Amino acid sequence: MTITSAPLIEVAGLRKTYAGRAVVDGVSFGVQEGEIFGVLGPNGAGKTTTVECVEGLRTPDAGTVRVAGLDPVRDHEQVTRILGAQLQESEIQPKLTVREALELYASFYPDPLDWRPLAERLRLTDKLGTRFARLSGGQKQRLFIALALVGNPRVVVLDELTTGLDPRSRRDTWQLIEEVRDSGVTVLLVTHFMEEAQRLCDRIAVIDQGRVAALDTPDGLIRQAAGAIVISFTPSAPLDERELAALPALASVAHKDGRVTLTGGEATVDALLTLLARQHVTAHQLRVSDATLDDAFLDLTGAGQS
Ligand SMILES: Nc1ncnc2c1ncn2[C@@H]1O[C@H](COP(=O)(O)OP(=O)(O)OP(=O)(O)O)[C@@H](O)[C@H]1O
Repeated sequence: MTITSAPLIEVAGLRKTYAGRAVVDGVSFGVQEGEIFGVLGPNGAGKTTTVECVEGLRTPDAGTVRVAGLDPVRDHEQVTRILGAQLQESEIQPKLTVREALELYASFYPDPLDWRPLAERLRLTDKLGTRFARLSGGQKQRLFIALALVGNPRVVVLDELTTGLDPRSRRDTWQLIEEVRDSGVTVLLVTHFMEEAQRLCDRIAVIDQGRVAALDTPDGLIRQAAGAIVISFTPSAPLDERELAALPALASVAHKDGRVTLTGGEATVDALLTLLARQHVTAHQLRVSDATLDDAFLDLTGAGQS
């Protein structure tokens, strides 16, 4: 993606402290109009605090946040007109029907979308008369997306959108988010699901302990990680540990149930094959695959080291 215009969301040197502890500590990133930008990180990394500062729900202790040039705290009214936030379950009256909720939230905005086609797109039409409390988890999530979009926002913030959904509903939701992006809405997505981030996001900021550990496209993050290739096999005879450890571009070695798993680069694969041939060892069930975002995440955040 070529970046030419000023970012729609700009976060610079953001800091937020609770009881003297900085939970967000100098976070900076820019979100371009029209992209799905992921904020990915382990539990407690500071993701929600960061996006709540973008939404104007929390006041930063230091740094600046701008949404279309506006300050989300000072210009809160204006920002809520261009930024759609995903509601929490507690914020919706359980007795409201889907139709009532859509009408109510549409009435808050000067230029709302027609909620009927929106409900249709989110497969809520046959649930319009159903009370919120009686919706399934997936239906509630779809309603949350509809309510975040009904104000016709330029940017939508979705936090842990697919947590608690079954795999089918999760995939349906991913497709929806892509449709939302394709309709021109910028998406700021908080997640701790790697597959979700890898599939959906144009770019990702990996947040770890309140800081940006890496910021790149999903493929770029994988390339940045030390072990871009994963090799696993069951050797016909034990291998010399020192020779394994000396393989070029090697990032890690693990042994489990007789299987050896290595991460590294192209040079690791070539040298391993030479080593196996020299030692007359056969590699049973040899699998060589590209690392996933999961592998890169563990490498970038150190979450895999214990
Ligand atoms: N209002 C608050 N008062 C005190 N501490 C808070 C408050 N809100 C968040 N924290 C702490 O700040 C840290 C970051 O929380 P935050 O919710 O931003 O993380 P997160 O990355 O979204 O985590 P998760 O994936 O678990 O939701 C956590 O240690 C949390 O306990």
